[in-house]
Amino acid sequence: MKLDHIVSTRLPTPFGEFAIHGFRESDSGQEHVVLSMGDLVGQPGDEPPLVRVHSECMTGEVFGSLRCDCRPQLESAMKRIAAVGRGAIVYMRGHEGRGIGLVQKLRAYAEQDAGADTIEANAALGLPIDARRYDAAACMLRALGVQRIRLLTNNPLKMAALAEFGIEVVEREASLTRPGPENEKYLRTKAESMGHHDLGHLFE
Ligand SMILES: Nc1nc2c(ncn2[C@@H]2O[C@H](COP(=O)(O)OP(=O)(O)OP(=O)(O)O)[C@@H](O)[C@H]2O)c(=O)[nH]1
Ligand SMILES: [Zn+2]
Repeated sequence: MKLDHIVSTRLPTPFGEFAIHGFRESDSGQEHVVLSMGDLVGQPGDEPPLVRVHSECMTGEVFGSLRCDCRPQLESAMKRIAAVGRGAIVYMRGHEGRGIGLVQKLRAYAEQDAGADTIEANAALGLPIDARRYDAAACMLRALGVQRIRLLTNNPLKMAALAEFGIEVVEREASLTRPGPENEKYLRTKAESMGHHDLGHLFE
């Protein structure tokens, strides 16, 4: 995987001022961004930075869809990083719909409205349950001088994938949001069929 770091500039947000770093994959031309706050490299003895590797979700993040919890997860990660003054959001474009793409995700939503759960919907369309790759995420972190992280996630596959590409996840911190009537089945499927950590507690 070859990926170029094209630019870094300021990104003021309601949660504080981040730096935003623009990257482009050489082969595919796929672009990604990393938001960072504080000194990611740190001093010897500093604890590793808090990192969220976040998959793009237009419906949730742009339009506020209640079918998932991507926007609250993203905002919560930005707030947590701002609160400690140090960390990064690695924002993965091309991960939309767990890698099947935006319009295929909308087709999966239509299947879900006909009764399927998240997994069954993809299967009914002949699509993979999760096609995301994390090599670009690992490359971007390394380009910013980050080798060891505390990862904000409930997804065990994401931790393993980053480790496989050379990023040491020294600790996992849960990324939990309050379930609502529209995303309860989606969160339950992650807890019960996809092995995501901690989500089960939301339904106790
Ligand atoms: N195929 C499909 N993708 C979905 C659906 N709902 C949300 N997504 C996508 O799922 C991605 C978010 O991934 P999740 O599996 O929810 O969470 P995760 O990133 O694996 O795990 P966490 O780090 O714990 O949040 C986004 O790209 C969404 O577009 C759905 O019903 N079907
Ligand atoms: Zn979403």
